[in-house]
Amino acid sequence: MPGAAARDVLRLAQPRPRWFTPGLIAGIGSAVMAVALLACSAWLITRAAEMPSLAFLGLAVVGVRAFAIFRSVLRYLERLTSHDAAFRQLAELRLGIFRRIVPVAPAGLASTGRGDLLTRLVRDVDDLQDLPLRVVQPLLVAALTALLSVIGIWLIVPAAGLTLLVCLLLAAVLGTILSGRLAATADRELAPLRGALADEVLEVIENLDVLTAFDALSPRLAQLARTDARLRRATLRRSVGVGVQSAVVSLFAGLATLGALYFGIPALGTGGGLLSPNLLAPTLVVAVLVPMAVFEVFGMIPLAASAWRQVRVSARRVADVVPASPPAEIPVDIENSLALPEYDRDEFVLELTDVGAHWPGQTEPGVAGVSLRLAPGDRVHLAGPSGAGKTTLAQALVRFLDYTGSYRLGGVEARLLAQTEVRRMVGLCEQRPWLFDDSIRQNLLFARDTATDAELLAVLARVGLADWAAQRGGLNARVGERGALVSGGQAQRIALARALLADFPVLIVDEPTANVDTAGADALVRDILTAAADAHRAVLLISHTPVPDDLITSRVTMPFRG
Ligand SMILES: Nc1ncnc2c1ncn2[C@@H]1O[C@H](COP(=O)(O)OP(=O)(O)OP(=O)(O)O)[C@@H](O)[C@H]1O
Repeated sequence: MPGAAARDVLRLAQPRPRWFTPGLIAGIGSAVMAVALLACSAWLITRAAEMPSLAFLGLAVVGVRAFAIFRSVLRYLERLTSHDAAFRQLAELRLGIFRRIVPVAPAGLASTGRGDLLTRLVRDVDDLQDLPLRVVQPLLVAALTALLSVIGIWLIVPAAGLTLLVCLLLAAVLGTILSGRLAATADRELAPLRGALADEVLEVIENLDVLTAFDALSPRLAQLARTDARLRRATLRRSVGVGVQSAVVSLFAGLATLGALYFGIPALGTGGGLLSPNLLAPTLVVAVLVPMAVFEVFGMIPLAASAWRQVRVSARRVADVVPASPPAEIPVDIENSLALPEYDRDEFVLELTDVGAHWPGQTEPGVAGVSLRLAPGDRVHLAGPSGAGKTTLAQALVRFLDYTGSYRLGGVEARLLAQTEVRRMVGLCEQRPWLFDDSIRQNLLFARDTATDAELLAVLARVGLADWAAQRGGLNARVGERGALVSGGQAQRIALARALLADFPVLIVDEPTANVDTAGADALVRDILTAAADAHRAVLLISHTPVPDDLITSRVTMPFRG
């Protein structure tokens, strides 16, 4: 059985009864019409062969037409309404999942590969729509149609009805067991293999330069080919399972037909069931042929078992990345979280006392025992050896990670404030700033969408990008995927420009010189501190690069943590 979190995802995937029931009713109606059409046609053809007066056949002729028309109309309605319900639910499911992801991201998602994460959120979530379409609805339609047909045949030739029942049960049980034996592992492997393949493809593409430089591309491509081959084999095994299921269903359809002949022929002219005490040839033909139509509908049951296995794995994979409640290390807004009371920007102070933070799943804290104070106009250089916890501290200050100790903003404890409120006050320029594959304009505008072009150009000039932007053709120049068309230093300057546009009272700049050479690093640090310096803003610069005294107001050095 799936765990509680996966069950929760499955509940989210099943459309509410109001949306689901019309499709179910139309599906049952369409399947019953298909069986009735075959029964009526069989009776009509056999009876017509006896050449009775046309008056005897009129009702059956009308019946054949009516059943054929209703079958098609109901089938159309079934498709329309059941898919509509599944798609509506899918939209809700995606929204529900994104709502759950938001509090966990970014720190809580760091341990899942990006390709796999994408596959889970796109492909696995898509697969969840199979729950109503390929599991719940087919099971209900097939079970009900089979039951009605068994009763119908039992009323014509009781022994044939019982044979049909036994054949249906055996087909369901054996088909499911056999396909389980052949394809259960493949059904369960498919989704994780798709995720692994996406992860590997993404990794090879993103790291092509490194892999080529170290002549390590061939082993990676070979690994990729192996994963691809495993995925192909799993898909093939699944198809074999489906094929065997169909064979089992066809076999029992034949046996049910033979059973109807075996029990029906001796009963001809004498003892039929309640419906036909005097069993005639046309009625017997109905009992003989109806199983064919029933098995066509019933063939969905073993397929539903296979779909269920896949849906279950997908639900588990989605649940793994979107826990119903985030891990303890990820902050959650408290009930009735506060908005910051009116504050005077000239007196807005950030104060840390003995602050620590953990990454999800880690027993040792990523940072511990930090105390510092940032007031407007302060420019503090935070230094410390690699691994001391500087980035971890920055993540805690913007509330991507929860903290221990005391972290006060404008005199209010940060955990009492809504996270959005904290992020309105404290901005972060990350070590690897995220640039969208769009124009410079769009990369700036999302920090303040009311900014005019003149304001955007002014802020670019402030961060030292005026000439570069002009050379590139102005604000419409593109920056490439994740900033592929700009240098590390330029990416940092664009990130700073948008932070300046957002005008945070407290700005944290994390290792801006990580991807810049020494000469460029000095200039970048100087430009950043000069551009960000403002009597109304506090700046915390995290940097390995030495910073001249005239650019900062104080220094904090974090100790080495072994
Ligand atoms: N996403 C993460 N998940 C788990 N642990 C992490 C994660 N990021 C950092 N850590 C751990 O937290 C500790 C502090 O790392 P952090 O990156 O904050 O150090 P840092 O001082 O910023 O180092 P550097 O100067 O090299 O950037 C390290 O032990 C690191 O392994």
